[in-house]
Amino acid sequence: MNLDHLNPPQRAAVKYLDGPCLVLAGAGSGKTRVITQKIAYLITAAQMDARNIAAITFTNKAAREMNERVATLLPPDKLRGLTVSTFHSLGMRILREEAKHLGYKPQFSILDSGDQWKIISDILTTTDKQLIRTTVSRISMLKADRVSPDKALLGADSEGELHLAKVYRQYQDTLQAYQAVDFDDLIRLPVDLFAQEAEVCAKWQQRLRYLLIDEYQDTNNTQYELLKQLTGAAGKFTAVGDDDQSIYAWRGANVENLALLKTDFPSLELIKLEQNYRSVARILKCANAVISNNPKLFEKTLWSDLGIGDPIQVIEAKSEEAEAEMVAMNMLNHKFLNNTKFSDYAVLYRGNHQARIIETQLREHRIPYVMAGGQSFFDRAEIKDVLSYLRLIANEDDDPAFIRAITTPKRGVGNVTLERLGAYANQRQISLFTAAFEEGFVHQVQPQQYEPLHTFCDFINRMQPRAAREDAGSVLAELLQSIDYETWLYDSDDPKPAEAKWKNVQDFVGWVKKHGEDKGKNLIEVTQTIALITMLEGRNEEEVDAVRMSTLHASKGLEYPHVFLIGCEEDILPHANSIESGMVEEERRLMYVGITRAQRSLTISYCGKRRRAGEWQIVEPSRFLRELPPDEIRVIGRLAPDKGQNQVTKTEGRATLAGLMNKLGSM
Ligand SMILES: Nc1ncnc2c1ncn2[C@@H]1O[C@H](COP(=O)(O)OP(=O)(O)OP(=O)(O)O)[C@@H](O)[C@H]1O
Ligand SMILES: [Mg+2]
Repeated sequence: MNLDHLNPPQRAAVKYLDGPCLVLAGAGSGKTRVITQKIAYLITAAQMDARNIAAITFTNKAAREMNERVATLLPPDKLRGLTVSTFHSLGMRILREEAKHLGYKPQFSILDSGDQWKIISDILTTTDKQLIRTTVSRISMLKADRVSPDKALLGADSEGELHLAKVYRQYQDTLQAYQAVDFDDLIRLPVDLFAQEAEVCAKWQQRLRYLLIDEYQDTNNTQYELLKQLTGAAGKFTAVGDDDQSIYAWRGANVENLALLKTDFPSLELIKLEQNYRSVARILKCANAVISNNPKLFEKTLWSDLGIGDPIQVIEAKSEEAEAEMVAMNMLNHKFLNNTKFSDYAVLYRGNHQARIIETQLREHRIPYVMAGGQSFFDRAEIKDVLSYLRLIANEDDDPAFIRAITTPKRGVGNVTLERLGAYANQRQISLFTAAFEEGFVHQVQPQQYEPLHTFCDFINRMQPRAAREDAGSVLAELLQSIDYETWLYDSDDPKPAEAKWKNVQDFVGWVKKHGEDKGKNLIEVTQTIALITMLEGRNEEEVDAVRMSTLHASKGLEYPHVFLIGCEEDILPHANSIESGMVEEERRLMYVGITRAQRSLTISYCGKRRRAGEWQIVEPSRFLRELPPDEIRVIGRLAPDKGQNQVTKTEGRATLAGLMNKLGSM
């Protein structure tokens, strides 16, 4: 196999097969490229069967991209059976196959965050958002650390911890009753299973003989455990990562896992990459300067020979509106001068709420855009309605899906009947669906009340075998017709939104059809996949010529020729919560991730003031801006307020840009 388009250390990493291998290197140094090339190398030079290779990426999008890249290296028949997936979809696959060992049906449901929220809210009997949010996240942390409810109960050494452990216990019982798992269980359950059943573990070790893991710095303890179980003593794996890009500590990721590899696998081969192939030198200098303010786990240097590039622009805007307008105008201007495409630009931000104003401005200027990590297609009410049917058909014990489906459209089942059903199911510890068929319940309601409920359950029963057998797209289309969802949409909304919603539903049907056909999945399998996609991100963003909008977190691993990094202010980046809890280093890594997404130009902006709760407040530029090397940046505005050192550099550059700045100044 031709390895010419790799540099010597990359080549060494690709060819190393004697044992565990870790590639530790900064952003844009070709770590992901090592993984794709190594997949091809394993299949061709090492003559491994693609079925025995699994590459793990951090997001579905990254998995898709990796699949595409590998497909350019090898013909399809060589790639048959190759696994390229996230930890979570690998976990889902293991669970589906091994469900019986864990007391689950293979058609288990995957709860979305809305369902999870509702369950916790019911257990706590509260609607206090803050309380629910912390509880959800503390349970998730426990799961990431493989603490079972029993262990949590035993280990609790304060009232608060005891209470949490009890809630955790109840939550887990509820999930089991619903035959549902949450996001964390997708990893935790396989790990528990492998720990208990050596044979099952051995079977999977046999199947997945070589693992490749991208973005290794963001694995949590459970994921690390799964890696160790799957590779076993042989330790046949290649992990690539960058400790400076560890940005998921809040979700339990543990950068220490990088260092642990050396302890757990003493024969670990460590390979470093130093040449960056992504960014011009100025961008790299800025990235290196910012991250040098963090303590180092590993010493790394990064250089590129792509030219020096233009100075990084650091722009102060008067307000959020002015910042958004600056982005739109600057982008149009730059595009006009450089004859670029819209898809060459990305706008990156710390939090999703920052996107709205940018969106408005982009629309106003007729700039097409696609959003990553924002409200997902699958989160729309109409899609969730349809999904509730699919979930229920896949798993009739999924109570949250039952409630949504039976009330959308309303089918004459009254609230009183539903409450009785709920109470009965609760008392008998069975699902709503099962309860609906029990004599004990049937006697409690009048025949005319029972009739519509019975019709509904019967309908679900009839759909079940078909969903497992027939083509996913046509079963879904027929289902929609049977429930007459279109009429219901038009009855319950104004024509315009109803029309848009129906269009979404049709798009959805098209997607299910295509996905089912491409992957040879039935409706039940497609449903499980969707649940997973919903949690990880959104639908595929199509390859359209549009500006990419993304949170910093969701931009990991990606690259864009021209980047606008907005809202670089104290309390946003670094985020106020992180400042408070002493997590500024993680925020600095986020800044580093943002800067290193840019290939050729980078514009960083912040607002001088911002509206908070209706009041204008003066805001401080981010501390990270003062860490940028002064020689490499062009500041328009102030960097250090009130200290007499305001750097206001006149734009010596393009007249149009200067004009724009004047305009901003007068807003
Ligand atoms: N040896 C090489 N020669 C030419 N281009 C390369 C080489 N290695 C990587 N590249 C290119 O450099 C860019 C960055 O590579 P890649 O995305 O693999 O880096 P990375 O280390 O995974 O970055 P990140 O840390 O952001 O995930 C890509 O466009 C890739 O195609
Ligand atoms: Mg990468």
